Amino acid sequence: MALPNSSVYDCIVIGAGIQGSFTAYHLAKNQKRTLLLEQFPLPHSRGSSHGQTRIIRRAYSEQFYTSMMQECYQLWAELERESGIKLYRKTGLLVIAPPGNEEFESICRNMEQNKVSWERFTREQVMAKYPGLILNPEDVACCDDNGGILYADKALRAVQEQFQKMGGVIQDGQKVKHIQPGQVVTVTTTSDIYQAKNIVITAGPWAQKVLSPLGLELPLKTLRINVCYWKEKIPGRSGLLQNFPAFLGVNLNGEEHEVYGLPCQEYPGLIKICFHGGNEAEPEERDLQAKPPQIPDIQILCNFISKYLPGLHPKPAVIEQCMYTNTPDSNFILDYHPLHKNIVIGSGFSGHGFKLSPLVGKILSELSMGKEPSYDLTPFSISRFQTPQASL
Ligand SMILES: Cc1cc2nc3c(=O)[nH]c(=O)nc-3n(C[C@H](O)[C@H](O)[C@H](O)COP(=O)(O)OP(=O)(O)OC[C@H]3O[C@@H](n4cnc5c(N)ncnc54)[C@H](O)[C@@H]3O)c2cc1C
Ligand SMILES: O=C(O)[C@@H]1CCCC=N1
Repeated sequence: MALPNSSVYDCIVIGAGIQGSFTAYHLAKNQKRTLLLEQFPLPHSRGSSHGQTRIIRRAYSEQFYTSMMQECYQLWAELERESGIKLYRKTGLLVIAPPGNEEFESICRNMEQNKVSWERFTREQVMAKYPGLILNPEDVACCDDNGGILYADKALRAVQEQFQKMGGVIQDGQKVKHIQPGQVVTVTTTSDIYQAKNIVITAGPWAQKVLSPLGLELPLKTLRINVCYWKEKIPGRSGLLQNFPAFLGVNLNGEEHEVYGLPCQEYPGLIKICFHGGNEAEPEERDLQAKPPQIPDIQILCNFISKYLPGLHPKPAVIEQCMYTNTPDSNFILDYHPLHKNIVIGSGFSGHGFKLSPLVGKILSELSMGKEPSYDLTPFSISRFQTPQASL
């Protein structure tokens, strides 16, 4: 084991998923000497940020996300300019729901109040615009015109490269084993010891494992997500591959959960359609499927496909795995450690944090630099939970 590095970093960020990588990027933009630590050799597919695509949208039922997404679009465009890489494709984001659905109505209200470019569609308009998509006669729909997809793997690589270009240091293949809080925080990994004035913990599904020894228990649940890709019954026939939007189905088919889909991208000829949820699993045991699933996510998807997208085979052609880290209210955690002001936590992204990551990174960097955060962080505070806190 090496001796502690004599130079003390301004900040060490633990976890090089999309949230930690954007945090490190904003710190480096602010001339902070920053180290980004990652347990796996990069790139990897063990956490929450891998894969080729994610949905971007302002269509949210919570006004704070709709409002924050305005700046996110600007920050994504800034990263595109800096890296010279296209990261966003506008496809429109279609929201479909049963009539009288409260979440749907809040989404429409929010888009209107926040001056988002959007429109309501009749069932006939949806089916004419997107051949192959069959709505129930009473379903309602609207479109967030600038919704679309983000190229996730490319975005992660781009933000890490820009961070390094600004002088930031990445050490991958080093798992953080111990954090010693103090005015200067000492971080011990599997192969080295580092020191910093501040640390930010963005450990995704491993967050609780990193936080427990620091006396903090958060109500986080880690879920295994089945990422499903679907094939046309007759290649080229369904009409779905030509002009398919990103979509969000809210409480369709009498289900309490959401389903969402993205146009064909990662596998030619296959469309990605997923269940927004999953079964609890330890991140280390993600691929073992030890217990029978409590939520029949794939069956729910098969039922949805049969009804709404009958041109697709109602059995997935490919299933891959990813992880969510959920809070009870599905809102993020962006806050200081209650006992240590120089330890900042970004966690609980609850399966919808990718699109917001440029701003999450900016906010976490502001907290770490002791600046006033640019947004009201009340919805993201640790104090909203009844959290038992050990005093260490
Ligand atoms: C299938 C799926 C679909 C999604 N769809 C969307 C979408 O359409 N739109 C959207 O906006 N969001 C979406 N999300 C959510 C989004 O991808 C996540 O919110 C986001 O990737 C979370 O990033 P993270 O950095 O918090 O976590 P992660 O990517 O998991 O990063 C955490 C990192 O910390 C590292 N780490 C952990 N412990 C240690 C340690 N002790 N030492 C060193 N390193 C450590 C891990 O190895 C990991 O690399 C989706 C997520 C999934 C899984
Ligand atoms: O965050 C998103 O937009 C997607 C779609 C809805 C469910 C989760 N992720």
